[in-house]
Amino acid sequence: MTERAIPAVLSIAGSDSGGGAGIQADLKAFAACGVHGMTAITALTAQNTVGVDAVLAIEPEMIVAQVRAVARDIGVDAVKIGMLGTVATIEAVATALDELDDGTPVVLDPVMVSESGAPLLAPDARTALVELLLPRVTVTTPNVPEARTIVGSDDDAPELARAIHRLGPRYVLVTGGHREQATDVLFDGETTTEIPGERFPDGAAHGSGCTHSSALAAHLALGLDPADAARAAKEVAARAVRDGLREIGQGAGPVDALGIRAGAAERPAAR
Ligand SMILES: Nc1ncnc2c1ncn2[C@@H]1O[C@H](COP(=O)(O)OP(=O)(O)OP(=O)(O)O)[C@@H](O)[C@H]1O
Ligand SMILES: Cc1ncc(COP(=O)(O)O)c(N)n1
Repeated sequence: MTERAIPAVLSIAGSDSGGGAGIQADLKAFAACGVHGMTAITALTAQNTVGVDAVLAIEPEMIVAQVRAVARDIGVDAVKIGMLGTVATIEAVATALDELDDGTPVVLDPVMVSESGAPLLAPDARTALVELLLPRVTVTTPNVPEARTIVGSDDDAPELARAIHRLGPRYVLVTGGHREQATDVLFDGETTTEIPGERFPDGAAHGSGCTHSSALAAHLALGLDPADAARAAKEVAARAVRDGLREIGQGAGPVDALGIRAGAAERPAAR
């Protein structure tokens, strides 16, 4: 929570050269939510809407340096964590989190596979993610396949949320993009809350999880409690999927959190 009118929110995540997911989606979501966005890049991906051609992990010291630089000068009102990739990156992020003020809300989106099917977390890094990061985050936002991988079961969202809560995060929010009704499920250790919303089957969903977890971190920084922040994030993500830019690329188009299409329609024709 912050006293300032415009909170500053940090994304620790990978870069998607196609502009659909990762830090590019995070910065758009932060802007859409009215907060200042900052970044600590964990990996560069050479990526488009159909696949990931190459991944370059950023040196652990450089990841910590990015976090220190923004924390020292600007301050961090909330953190969103996305693509991590390797054990060394996870260790660096754990070190960096230790240096932030106690009580800084942290949202962890346990990114494992891209919408186009490319692996974004090494199999041997799953244990590090569970042991080093899950116990220290405010909210984790797995989708159903990610939650099943973490738990090692085929259960549905409510059971998965309860099982992941036992691993240490204060809240678990299983996202519904892969469920029939697109309902998100929040568990706080006692109560399970369903967060329903219209499903948009014809939307474009590349970057939906990144947009959702960033909007959640933004609303925590704005002072909402986790349940209200989860409802606000669901609205931002669902709208971004509904308005998604299906015409961008040959694969799954990027979400549109900023109303780019609506803005383009209002602009006078350039020629
Ligand atoms: N087709 C859809 N219609 C409405 N809401 C959606 C749709 N797809 C995803 N959402 C919403 O977007 C948010 C992100 O959920 P999702 O489960 O897609 O995350 P994800 O699978 O991690 O995303 P990504 O594949 O981009 O990492 C959730 O709030 C979810 O309910
Ligand atoms: C750098 C980066 N971070 C996250 C995702 C996941 O997003 P999606 O599942 O929509 O492809 C991605 N593709 N690339």
